[in-house]
Amino acid sequence: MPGLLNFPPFPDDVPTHPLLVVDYELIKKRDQAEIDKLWKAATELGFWYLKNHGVDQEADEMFEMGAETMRLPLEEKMKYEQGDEGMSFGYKAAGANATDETGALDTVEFINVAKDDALAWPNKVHRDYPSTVNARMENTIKPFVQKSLEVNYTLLEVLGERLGLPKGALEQVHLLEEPSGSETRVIKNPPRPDGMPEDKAALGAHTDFGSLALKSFLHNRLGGLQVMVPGTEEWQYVRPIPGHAICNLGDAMTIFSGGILRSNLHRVVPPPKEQGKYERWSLVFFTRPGYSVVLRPLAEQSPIIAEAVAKAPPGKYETGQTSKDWFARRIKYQRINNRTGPESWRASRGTEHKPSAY
Ligand SMILES: O=C(O)CCC(=O)C(=O)O
Ligand SMILES: [Fe+2]
Repeated sequence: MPGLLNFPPFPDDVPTHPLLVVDYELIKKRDQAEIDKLWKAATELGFWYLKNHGVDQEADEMFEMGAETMRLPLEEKMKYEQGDEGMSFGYKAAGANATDETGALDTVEFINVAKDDALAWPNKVHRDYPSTVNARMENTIKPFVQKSLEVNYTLLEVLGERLGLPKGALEQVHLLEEPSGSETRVIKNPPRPDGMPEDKAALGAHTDFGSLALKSFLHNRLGGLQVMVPGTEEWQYVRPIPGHAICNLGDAMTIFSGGILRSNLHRVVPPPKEQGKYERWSLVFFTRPGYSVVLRPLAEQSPIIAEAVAKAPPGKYETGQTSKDWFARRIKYQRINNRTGPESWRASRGTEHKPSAY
């Protein structure tokens, strides 16, 4: 059960990349220096810590929901599996996804709950969920989703302004009422078995599909998230810091901004050193664009984005896909059941530019 264990500290002798710390309270007050810091983080690495976000209580309850769900018999969980057609909502068993083009299997299991199902509860928008999810939909999941959305929309508004977009432009492509791939996820990774390499991918290298993800780790004690810093070839851990969520931008924001904002490659490995003996739990809220939104730069609405697009190779950020199709494609082709060869992995890729990813 998460929370009851006294974990060993995150080790000091593993490669670790410091992230900028953004204070959400200051962002809400539109503090200029804090916005400058957010902008630097969003354009250079696309990852930052967020403190004073105010979702700790809701996050703890979400971890309880996740633990209750993972304790269900596998057979019961499998009734709510994502399926092979590119739907993300529902349960994903360990080993259902590839982690690279050789078809190595992932070790994480997770439960994804659509923001639309949580907000519409007890009505259904996308699908049914296990009893443990239903039981907490009203009092745990909905409040967590609402608070996460508030934080994410605030960050989007601030980034939109800096991108030179008219007020509400980013909100328009993330309309609360429009069905979307926005979802919350609780992830469990088992302790690292003896003999498993420390760098075995539990969740393969990827860029996030949507716009913004708010990550939060159990008690912020166990590491395992790694980033590939631009210009380097080595994976580096992101150190968990108590009370600090980790935010990162997804592909949609890179595309909307004509490449100004960064969606960085990351992955999950077992927690390092002694921490590897423990289960790792993580919690994410993903904000994604409305299903009907075509993923392309918002250049007509911002001279800053128009200038970035003019400097990029022609058509680079014209995906020709709606957010719904982009998202379904990426989910579908990482499923091991859909794998025909390395081309399947490549078909699941996004804006990442690692040569090995293509
Ligand atoms: O568990 C984590 O730290 C990150 C998970 C992640 O990157 C994802 O689910 O997209
Ligand atoms: Fe991710």
